[in-house]
Amino acid sequence: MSAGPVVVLVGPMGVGKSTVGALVAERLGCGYRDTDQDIVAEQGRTIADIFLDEGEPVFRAIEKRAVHRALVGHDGVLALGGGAILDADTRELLAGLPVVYLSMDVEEAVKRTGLNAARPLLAVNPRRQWRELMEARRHLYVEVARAAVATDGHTPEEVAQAVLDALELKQA
Ligand SMILES: Nc1ncnc2c1ncn2[C@@H]1O[C@H](COP(=O)(O)OP(=O)(O)O)[C@@H](O)[C@H]1O
Ligand SMILES: O=C(O)C1=C[C@@H](OP(=O)(O)O)[C@@H](O)[C@H](O)C1
Ligand SMILES: [Mg+2]
Repeated sequence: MSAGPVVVLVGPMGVGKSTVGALVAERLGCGYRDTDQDIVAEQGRTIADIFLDEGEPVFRAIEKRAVHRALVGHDGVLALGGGAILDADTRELLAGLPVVYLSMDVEEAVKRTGLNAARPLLAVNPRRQWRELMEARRHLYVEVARAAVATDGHTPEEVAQAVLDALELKQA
């Protein structure tokens, strides 16, 4: 049991949660954890394989358990998968935590994720898929987050600094 993560990053696929999360942890001198990595380690297969073998609802159930474990057991920086906030219980657990929403526009999203088969939800027509996902999710990211950081045109290092500034955290 811990006091909870010092930073939780949410936002759409490819926005840089995993990249920026590791940088923020380095700057704070604390641990970094990524729920997608926890799932891959626990399941011994890739996220894409879980989607293919068992479908999205099974993935979401596995993800929910992984997120809840990390929220109570990790006190460093935590990056969530882009769809974790779809679950109402998860959103409730995030209330009051230092959650930052990383955002970007659709063109930046396609640049960062375009041809990447590791994200099964964007495998076909990524631009349209991404727009639809954002229509369904944007308000949920805003709802759970204490602050939002736009990442378009910014390096991961700049985004990491903006996350620290948004939460008024000091570099170690
Ligand atoms: N600020 C940024 N500018 C440009 N590319 C970035 C930025 N942040 C991340 N990337 C790149 O975008 C891709 C997705 O990043 P990742 O951290 O895996 O995103 P997420 O965990 O949100 O899906 C990676 O190739 C990463 O190197
Ligand atoms: O947005 C989503 O529904 C997903 C985001 C992915 O994580 P990233 O946001 O780290 O790419 C991964 O959990 C899975 O492919 C589903
Ligand atoms: Mg990630």
